Amino acid sequence: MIVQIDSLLTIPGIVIAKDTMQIPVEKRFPKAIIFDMDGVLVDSEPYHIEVEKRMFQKVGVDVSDEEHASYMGTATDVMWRQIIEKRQLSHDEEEMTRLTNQEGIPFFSALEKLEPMPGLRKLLDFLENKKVPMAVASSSNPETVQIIIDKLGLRKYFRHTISSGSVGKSKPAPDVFLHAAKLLGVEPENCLVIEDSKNGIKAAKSAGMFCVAYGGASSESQDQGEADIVVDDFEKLTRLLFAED
Ligand SMILES: O=P(O)(O)OC[C@H]1O[C@@H](O)[C@H](O)[C@@H](O)[C@@H]1O
Repeated sequence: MIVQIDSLLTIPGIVIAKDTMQIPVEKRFPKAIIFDMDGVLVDSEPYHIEVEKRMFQKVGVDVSDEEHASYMGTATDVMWRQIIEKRQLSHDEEEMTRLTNQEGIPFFSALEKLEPMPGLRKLLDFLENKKVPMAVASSSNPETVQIIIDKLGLRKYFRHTISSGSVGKSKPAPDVFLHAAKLLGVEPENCLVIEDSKNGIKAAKSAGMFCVAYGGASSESQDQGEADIVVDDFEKLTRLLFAED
């Protein structure tokens, strides 16, 4: 089911229709919220794309933007497995993953500071005040997750910051979300996930969780149709999550 929030159908200068949908009452006031990292906490997908493009160039594989976008939200080893299989290359998946991390980790470490997505800190403060337990569940490797969370200055909000690399299969498999729910001590059906990628949304839905798709900065290439609701503004999401009516 997909619900567009406050979508304005317009012809230049004239609003034709305004469609404001709500989060179903039973899904408001969630018992726990699990955040995806890249593309939700921070607009970092362009950095991953840059690092991966450098790698494609180094090893001489031609990956179209469309194919590249299909790997968004999944772990680096899963991306390489698919690239290698598709082209029947002799490259070693583990070695390619190691080299990509070797390129990526110093790249992320060298970034001066990262800015959280607009309105995110307000949402996190609000959730913290309401004592809603929060975790991060990412397909990025464990070291990159820690680097990014620290550079964002958001560590204090999250009880757990989890990389799928340390818990089982990567998104689109549900493992990382189920693991996060377990750590938070909340049943999957009572967890709400905020995701941006098609692979991440699939993972959240396979975990049996309510999924909010964040239509933020770098999500244009992603089909978010499997999400329960699409929101492009965290302030709006705060209002919708805690609406009393
Ligand atoms: O699950 P997250 O936080 O969106 O992480 C996604 C990213 O994880 C990385 O490891 C991939 O190489 C990226 O291409 C991918 O988009």
